[in-house]
Amino acid sequence: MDDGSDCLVLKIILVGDSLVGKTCILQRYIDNTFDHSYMSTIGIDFKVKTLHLNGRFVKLQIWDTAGQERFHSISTRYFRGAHGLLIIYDITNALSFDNVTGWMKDVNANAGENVDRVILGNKCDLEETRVVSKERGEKLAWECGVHFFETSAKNNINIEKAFSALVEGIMNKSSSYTPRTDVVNLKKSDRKKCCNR
Ligand SMILES: Nc1nc2c(ncn2[C@@H]2O[C@H](COP(=O)(O)OP(=O)(O)OP(=O)(O)O)[C@@H](O)[C@H]2O)c(=O)[nH]1
Repeated sequence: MDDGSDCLVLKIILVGDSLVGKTCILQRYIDNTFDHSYMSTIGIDFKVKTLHLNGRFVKLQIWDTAGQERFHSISTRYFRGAHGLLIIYDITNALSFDNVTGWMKDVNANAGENVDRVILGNKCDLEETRVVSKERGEKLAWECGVHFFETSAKNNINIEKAFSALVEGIMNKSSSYTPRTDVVNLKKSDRKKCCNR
């Protein structure tokens, strides 16, 4: 086991509108750094992080997609084969929150309805300019049947927790890990139709 031969690879994808903080969240998680300057992601990028969980190595291949509309078809193409997605909005940008539903639909269409996902309301350090309440985020996540965290890549709030919740959700579906098609359905009875979960 310790020689890495039993290493599991999980494909994780960060999605959401442009400027919500996807690259910064990834940078915080991987390098524990934060950069104030903005450089738009062109197409797609990925980083790798290896965890040791319950006696086995888990390699996270984390894809940072471009939020700009012109890269939309490139980004969604990478959803295929994903084990989990972080769907991110910015608490100071109402449109980025409204667009979470659209991202959910894209995930359903390209990665499947049973793929694990967590919703993140990023930039929670910017309380003075908040326009999306925490309750709205929690309600949407509840309706979609997914975990929810408010995060700050800047102040390192809930970043580690968010990734842990996603990975645990994926791993808990089967102790030995099964392909996506074998993963059990979540209860969907009272979930909103748009989320299809
Ligand atoms: N205050 C604050 N600013 C943040 C936070 N996360 C990101 N930012 C800032 O928001 C801007 C956009 O961040 P990015 O991580 O590049 O956004 P993105 O979602 O990857 O953008 P695209 O590449 O266009 O899809 C940058 O100026 C960051 O410094 C945060 O938690 N708090």
